[in-house]
Amino acid sequence: MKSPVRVAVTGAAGQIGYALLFRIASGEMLGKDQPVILQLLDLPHAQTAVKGVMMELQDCAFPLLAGMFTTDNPEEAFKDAQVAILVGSRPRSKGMERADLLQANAEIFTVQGAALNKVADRNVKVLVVGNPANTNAYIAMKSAPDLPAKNFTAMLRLDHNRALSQVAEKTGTAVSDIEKLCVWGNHSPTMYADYRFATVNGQKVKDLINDQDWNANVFLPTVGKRGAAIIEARGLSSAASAANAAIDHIHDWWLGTDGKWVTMGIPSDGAYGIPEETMFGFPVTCENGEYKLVEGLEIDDFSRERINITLQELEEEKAGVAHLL
Ligand SMILES: NC(=O)c1ccc[n+]([C@@H]2O[C@H](COP(=O)([O-])OP(=O)(O)OC[C@H]3O[C@@H](n4cnc5c(N)ncnc54)[C@H](O)[C@@H]3O)[C@@H](O)[C@H]2O)c1
Ligand SMILES: O=C(O)C[C@H](O)C(=O)O
Repeated sequence: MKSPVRVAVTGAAGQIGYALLFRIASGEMLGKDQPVILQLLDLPHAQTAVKGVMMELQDCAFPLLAGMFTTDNPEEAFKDAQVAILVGSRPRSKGMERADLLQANAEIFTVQGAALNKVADRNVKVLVVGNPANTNAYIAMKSAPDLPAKNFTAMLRLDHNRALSQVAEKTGTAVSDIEKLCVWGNHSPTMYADYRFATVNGQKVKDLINDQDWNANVFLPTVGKRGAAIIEARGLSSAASAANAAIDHIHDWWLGTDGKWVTMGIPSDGAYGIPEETMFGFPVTCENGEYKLVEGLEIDDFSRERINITLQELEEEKAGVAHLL
């Protein structure tokens, strides 16, 4: 039996938390032979609700759930954590712009970054889900100077999965057969979902679609505005699909992708003209618990324009929180 992995999850009483915790405990994230200890964080007023979720987790009798606790203290929640999924923050509500969220949530991530810096396992894999996810991940990374910057990532996987499904529908193919798709930039409507390199059963997706008008005017807006469409329809932001993307992100980082491309928000090393440390969605592959940037892709004029738009938005978000760092 492997020794348990400590997984910290913040915002445990929230709707993503509810869709996430049971799947972590059942082994879908780190493998069906990997016990886990859940270290849950939420605000003081949410502790009773988290205890209710823990009662349900207990009632599932998951063989891999080796322990769990809840706390409102980040330094307790992140103690020795090997995986930290930072979900807890204020979600966007109907009519609210993401920029409005920036200030409200930025302070949370300075505190949590500092706590991770102090108490987490030195190899902790951090995934920021709470919006604005890229900038929150950047803030957490900058607030944790003693941890390697590469340990901090932002969730672009939901965008990646949304793009996969749209391409599969358009081409009449199975999502599982599509390879080499990626999403560049910010987890926001400015993201650039890119199928120029994608293949399906060896055929080029670009040739199968062969419709730049669909790309620019249907595909990109559909993927980019999907979060808002879900809020409009549900009255609440996406939760099950977001939890699923978080599972996918950590699963692949932990267990590898067998050479397949996935999208992760990672601190830039300067590649593709993205300034160093910018938390940016890039195509990566994962192996031996590390992600690796897919390098050397050609960036055409249309792509450069789209990448510049999403980069500019990230630079503005970064400038908006500079006084906190
Ligand atoms: N990156 C993505 O793809 C993606 C997708 C969907 C949602 N989101 C974001 O995820 C976040 C959570 O969404 P949700 O629907 O679960 O929201 P929710 O309101 O249902 O739950 C949020 C939880 O976080 C808790 N919380 C707030 N501040 C906290 C803090 N400082 N420490 C610990 N916990 C805290 C709240 O008490 C609540 O229980 C939102 O910011 C949302 O916009 C991101
Ligand atoms: O768009 C939002 O505010 C929610 C989330 O980030 C999403 O993409 O569904």
